[in-house]
Amino acid sequence: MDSSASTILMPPPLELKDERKKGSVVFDSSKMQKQEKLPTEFIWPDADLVRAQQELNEPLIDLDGFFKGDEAATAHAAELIRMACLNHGFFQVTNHGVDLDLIRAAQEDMGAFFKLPLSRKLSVKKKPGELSGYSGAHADRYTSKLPWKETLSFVYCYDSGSKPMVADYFKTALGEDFEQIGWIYQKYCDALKELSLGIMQLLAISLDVDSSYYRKLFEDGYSIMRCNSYPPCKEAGLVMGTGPHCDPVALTILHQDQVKGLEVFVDNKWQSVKPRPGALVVNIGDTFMALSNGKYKSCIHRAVVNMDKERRSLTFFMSPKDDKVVSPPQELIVREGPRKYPDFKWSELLEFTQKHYRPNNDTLQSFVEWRLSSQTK
Ligand SMILES: C=C1C[C@]23C[C@H]1CC[C@H]2[C@]1(C)CCC[C@@](C)(C(=O)O)[C@H]1[C@@H]3C(=O)O
Ligand SMILES: O=C(O)CCC(=O)C(=O)O
Ligand SMILES: [Fe+2]
Repeated sequence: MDSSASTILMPPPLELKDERKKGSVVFDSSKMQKQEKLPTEFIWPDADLVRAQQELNEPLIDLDGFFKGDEAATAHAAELIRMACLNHGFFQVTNHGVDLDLIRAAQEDMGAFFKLPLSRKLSVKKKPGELSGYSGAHADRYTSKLPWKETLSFVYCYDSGSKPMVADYFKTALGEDFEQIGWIYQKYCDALKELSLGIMQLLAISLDVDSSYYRKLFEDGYSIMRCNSYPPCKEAGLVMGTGPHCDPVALTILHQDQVKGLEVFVDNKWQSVKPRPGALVVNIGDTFMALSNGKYKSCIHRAVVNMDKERRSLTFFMSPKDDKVVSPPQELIVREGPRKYPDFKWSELLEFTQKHYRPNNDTLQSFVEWRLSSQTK
């Protein structure tokens, strides 16, 4: 990522005024669960802790007909996507072309990493400004409202061709004993790439624009792939696994285990996303909201924690190449009216979320205003 933006000053996010130091908390999941007193850094404001009382009514979309080129099935899938994206941006897909045994292996193999001793996990600790590596509660990035989770992130480039960059990452970073697992995630990312590009075609069809417009934008893009582990917590009602936010990326494809936890804020209330074995949860992010000129909604969501059971999820965050300009198709502007957001490069929004602003429910608008103020200085 370009470091020049780091010279642009901006008012520090609230937590930076806090006298506590970043990195003063070590999230050792094996010990945290036994701890008598919950460190205050993990306690969230009451306003964030309201529980979900119902399930989201998102569509379950069968992609079989779309992948077989059936026009009626494609039109039906696009219509279901349109209705969901006009409302909350979440839907689930089946017959998505990703082998169910591969999904099961990818979901289960997370345990081999998260069960490692903390010292081994810290040996691949995510460095500031890098996208790959291990993070414990983002304790080196934030000083309050720490998420009750461990994550392992790695990058998958859509145009990496025959170079197995994910398998290489696992073998290089974690050694021979993770080589086989690395190939599971390599194959998983290969499959999710095809699915994500197919969904980009369906999104274009749903917006009645050139069906290849978005697909072309992402063919040389990349994904930030992330394994999430949310350890159980006795005070589950006071902590948050992943706080309320909109994903800054274009599209997120998530697989969750059978422990409920993903919730979406729709019609002024939190609604839980039902785990469906073999289905994949899809949501559009801020970058696609901009690509749809604000017609489709990137929606606030969060992950809550369970008192007794660990919850794990796999998130595939689809992004355009860093220097790609995020701009909606002209035919949408002509038809739907004035631009809602200025053109921007994905690398600028990513840098904003990594160096200057903690993603929340207003990240894109805050980014647009921050960039404008930086340019007028
Ligand atoms: C571009 C990204 C930043 C985050 C990972 C990807 C897409 C989702 C973002 C995130 C998960 C939104 C909630 C806050 C966050 C800090 C987290 O909890 O991990 C975000 C990710 C990040 O900045 O690492
Ligand atoms: O783990 C989950 O269910 C959701 C996590 C999430 O929203 C994210 O990492 O962006
Ligand atoms: Fe998210």
